[in-house]
Amino acid sequence: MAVLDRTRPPDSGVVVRDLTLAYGSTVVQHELSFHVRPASIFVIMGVSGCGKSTLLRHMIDLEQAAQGDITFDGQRLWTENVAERRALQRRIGVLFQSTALWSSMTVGENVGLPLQLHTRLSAAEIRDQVAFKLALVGLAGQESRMPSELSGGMQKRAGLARAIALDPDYLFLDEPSAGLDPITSQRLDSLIMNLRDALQLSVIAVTHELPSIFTIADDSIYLDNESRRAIAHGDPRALADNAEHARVRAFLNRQSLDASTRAEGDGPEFPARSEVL
Ligand SMILES: Nc1ncnc2c1ncn2[C@@H]1O[C@H](COP(=O)(O)OP(=O)(O)OP(=O)(O)O)[C@@H](O)[C@H]1O
Repeated sequence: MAVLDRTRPPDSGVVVRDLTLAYGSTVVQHELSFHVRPASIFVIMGVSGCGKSTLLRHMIDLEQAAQGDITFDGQRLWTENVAERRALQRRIGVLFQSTALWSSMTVGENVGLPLQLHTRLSAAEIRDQVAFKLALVGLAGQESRMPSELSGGMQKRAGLARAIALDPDYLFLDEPSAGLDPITSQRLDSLIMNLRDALQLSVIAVTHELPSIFTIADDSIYLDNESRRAIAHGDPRALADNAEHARVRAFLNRQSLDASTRAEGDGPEFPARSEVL
């Protein structure tokens, strides 16, 4: 269960506490509290517009909330100590939905860029690191190719290699399987789980792709679009059957709420032919 234990604050992993997300006076989500365990995959799910990307943007420090707090292994993200904040940002890797690879740079240059910008490694050391990270994501020897020469799945892998270039402890994924066919998406899911295990990464993924959710999630939170609150936490496989809220069960069983509450054996509600003509 991911619900925050307020009596014994966990000192490891990512802790989100009473976080309210808003644009101006419009609240997107109220008082979110949850715990991402170290070396686990935590999925943020919910229907379009519920605030998944907004939450992710706050967790990677692109935005700061007026209310609430986020800590990584006990360290506050929104500290006023700039050096501490930068150091923490460096421990966070991000794969954006678009992959955000630079189209004018080779794959190797893309993966090496964070190392060039944020470390004092020599050119040879950077080359070694790039080769190692590309091998980890199944792209060994692809350094000199341009992003446009890669398939969608390979671009995601290259984006992942860049996201882990600085050996982060926390990896954020924004809709990782968006735009991929089911087989490529499945392979990406396996890679994400392998990276969690091999690098002991805490992975936080935003997605509404059910096959991915059921495959990769160790734990999850469901952001509700109507109440603007998190209305379910836990293993999505269990939530699909046992979630208290019908909207969560409907989402995880890919049903419309009407259909999920209709009696078993009822047919779908198509309008009568005469109503359509
Ligand atoms: N920069 C912004 N300014 C004002 N409102 C915004 C801004 N970005 C998002 N919103 C609004 O905040 C709400 C949540 O948006 P968000 O993109 O976080 O949802 P989401 O769950 O990620 O959706 P999707 O799955 O479609 O990407 C939406 O109502 C959206 O219109």
